[in-house]
Formats: sequence, structure tokens, C-alpha cells
Amino acid sequence: MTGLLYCRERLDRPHGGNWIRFKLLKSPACKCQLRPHLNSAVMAAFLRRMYKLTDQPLRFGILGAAIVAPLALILPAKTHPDVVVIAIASRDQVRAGNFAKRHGVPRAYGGPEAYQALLEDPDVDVVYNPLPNGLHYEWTMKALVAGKHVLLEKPSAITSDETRRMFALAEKKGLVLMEAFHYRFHPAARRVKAIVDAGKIGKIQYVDASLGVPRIASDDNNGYKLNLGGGCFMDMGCYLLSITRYMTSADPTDVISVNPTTSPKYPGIDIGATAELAFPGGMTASFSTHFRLPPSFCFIPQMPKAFIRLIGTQGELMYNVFPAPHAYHSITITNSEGKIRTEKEYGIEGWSTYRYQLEAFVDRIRGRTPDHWFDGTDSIVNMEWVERVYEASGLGPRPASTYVAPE
Ligand SMILES: NC(=O)C1=CN([C@@H]2O[C@H](COP(=O)(O)OP(=O)(O)OC[C@H]3O[C@@H](n4cnc5c(N)ncnc54)[C@H](OP(=O)(O)O)[C@@H]3O)[C@@H](O)[C@H]2O)C=CC1
Ligand SMILES: O=C1OC[C@@H](O)[C@H](O)[C@H]1O
Repeated sequence: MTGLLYCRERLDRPHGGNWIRFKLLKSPACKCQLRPHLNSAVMAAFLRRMYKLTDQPLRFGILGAAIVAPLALILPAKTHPDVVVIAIASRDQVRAGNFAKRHGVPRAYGGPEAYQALLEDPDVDVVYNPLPNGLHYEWTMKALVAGKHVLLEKPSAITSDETRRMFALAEKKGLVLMEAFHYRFHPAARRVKAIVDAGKIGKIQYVDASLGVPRIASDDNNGYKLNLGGGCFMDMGCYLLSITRYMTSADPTDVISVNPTTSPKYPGIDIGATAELAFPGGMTASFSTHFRLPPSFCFIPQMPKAFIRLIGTQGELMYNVFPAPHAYHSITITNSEGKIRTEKEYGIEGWSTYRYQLEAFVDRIRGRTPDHWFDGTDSIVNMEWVERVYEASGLGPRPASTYVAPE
């Protein structure tokens, strides 16, 4: 790190405010832009670390060599000056070693006791839990008992009772626990919320939201396994509930109908589902989600679908590609006269939804006020309505964890 030089340039942002861009001149690949109010604190931490003074960055450990881990944590961590990923644990020693090597993670725990060994590593401050849904509760509880903050993948658990217990324990232990609904932290989502909150499309009467892919990975994907908390509404429907609740600032009051698509190949699993839910004030929401969108005219593969459309008394808003706005998105507002306006809000260059999420999560751990935050109650309510959708679907509940946490 010796001889690193920095240059600062001030950038004018289209929606007000200035960003300071720091460039590590010897490392052109590592480029980050920092929010003005964080500049001094983050830069100070960065410099202290560089000169090997006091502040340790937060040291993350990952449970399971999950496919999503590089996208959701490893890559975002590279541009976060206060985060290092120091450990990976996998049930398989070779997988742990390969993951560590590929992603430059210094410690690899492998074998049947690997997850617990990572939790007992005193150098790990924070645990990222991207295990299959059915294991979220057990390993989050164990991580909290071990005194670690937890970034927990969505959906938070199998039942709202599990979610409630996890957040209660986090609170009791003074630890930060967050469900990784990354989409919420991106400026595009925040812009949509601001438009809706400002009443630009009037009072919301109807929401149409969809998340589906032509074919999710392989047949042995955990999404198809009931014992691991699989199911399309668990995996993708939870986003639709979450974004609808977030954008409308309202929680459902009833499940009107649910129609799951099933296959004898995957007992108890919805490979897709449509659902209609009631909200206060007569608002309704229609959700549609699919692991395998059927081809159009039986042979033309469908494009992935990922949108929320909010219809209000004075117009409507369509937010397209809400889970990955950093890759592409559009926010289209149609007013009551039929005039159409499209906006985009890409935020900081190179920052994905996951990078924004990491920023907020770390801010929270460090005692700063994140730009956006949502607490355990939000996750509990979301889980409650995922459960209710399954009850109404006829498929019944996903099997809850059998793990019994120590008193
Ligand atoms: N935020 C996002 O954008 C995304 C979030 N997710 C969420 O991340 C989580 C993981 O997703 P998923 O698709 O399952 O990821 P993976 O299929 O990659 O599985 C995650 C890891 O769980 C570990 N594992 C532990 N026990 C089991 C078991 N009995 N069977 C299978 N794997 C096991 C494995 O690690 P090992 O064998 O190395 O120990 C595996 O790599 C889910 O909660 C999902 O909802 C998923 C995709 C995107
Ligand atoms: O979180 C997710 O986002 C994208 C989906 O394709 C994936 O199945 C899901 O787990």
C-alpha cells in the first residue's frame, strides 16, 4: 500500500448535492465515491487502516459457499473501506478452499463443523447468512448467540415466529440483524417511493407486481425443495409483498385468492403463483411470480419479468427491473391526462443494490444513521403475509425449523 496517492474531484449530481470521488491512483480498478456526510469518517477509517493504526474494518464471515455471496457481499465489500471478508465456511472442505482462493478470502473452514467453527472465530465480527431458507433461523440464532451481527438473506425465515425470535435476540444482545432486501436501498427505489409519497399519482388503488424468470437454474435448486423452505412465493413472492408494502406504506388486510402452479415432480412446491391481496382503503394488489415462465405461443422464451405498477387516482407509475436497477431500470409516470414521463436514477457509478445495502448495514453497525433502514417489524410482517399466502394456496406451510435455541 505504500506510495498510494489519492486525488479528489467534486462531481455535480443531477438531483442535487455533490459527491466527492476518491481515486486510488495506483489501483484504477478500485474507485469509490463517498457520500458527503460520510467523507471524513470513512476516509479517516480508511487512512487509519492504511497506516495500520487503530480502527479495524468490520470482518465478515460467510456461511456456505452460496452462489449469491459474490454478488451480494464479496463484490460490494471490495469498494467498502470499512469491510473485509475474512472467512468462508462450507460443509465441504474442497468447496471452502476453492471459494476462498477464487475470492481472495483468507480463512476457509470446511467440513461438518465448519459453520460453527466460523461462528467461534473471534476475529469474525459479522456473519452473512445466505443459507437455504430453511436454515436461516438456526444459523442466525447461533450467530447471534456467538455475538455476531448478521446480514440475513431473504426471506428471513420460514415462519414469522422464527423471524420474531431472531430480531428479539438481536435486540437483547445489542446486535444488528437485517434481512437482505437489497432493492430498497437503491436510489431508484427511493425515487419511486418519493414520487408516490408526494401524491404525484394520487391515492393508490391498485398494485400489479410481477417477478418471474424463464427457468431458474437446475432442477436440484433449493427453491424446489420443501424441506429447505423452497417455493416460488418464498423466493420471489416475498419481494413482491415487500416492495408493495414499502411503496404504499401499507400492510395487507386479507388474502383474497392464491393460485399456485404445481408439478408432481416437486411435491408441496409452487413453481409459480398468482395471488390477490386486500389492503386498507379498498386497495388491492395482484402478484404474479414464476420460476419457469411458460414460453409464449408454446415456443418463444419469455423475458424475465420484474416490475411494480402502482395505479392511483391521478395517474400511474411503472417501475421496471426493481431487483437490479443498477443494471437497467425505468420509472414511467403517466398522469391523469395520459402524459407520460420517464425517469432513471442510477445513483453512484458502479454501486449495485447490494453495495447500497452494505453501506446502510455498516452505517447501522457503526452507529451512524443510514440513508435508509427498515427494522425487524417490517421483516416480521412480511414473513407473516408470506405464511398467509401459503395457507390460502392449499399447499400448506413450509416446514418450520426444528432447531431449539437455548434459553
Ligand atoms: N439477494 C439476492 O439477490 C438473492 C438471494 N438469495 C437467497 O439466498 C439464499 C440462498 O439461496 P440458494 O439459491 O439456496 O443458494 P445456494 O444454492 O447457493 O445454497 C446456499 C448454500 O447453502 C449451503 N447449504 C447448507 N445446507 C444445505 C443443504 N442441506 N442443501 C443445500 N445447500 C446447503 C451450501 O453451502 P456449502 O455446501 O458450501 O456449505 C450452499 O452453497 C436463499 O435464502 C435465497 O432466497 C438467492 C439468490 C439471490
Ligand atoms: O433473490 C432472488 O432474486 C433473484 C431471483 O432470481 C432469485 O431466485 C431470488 O432468490
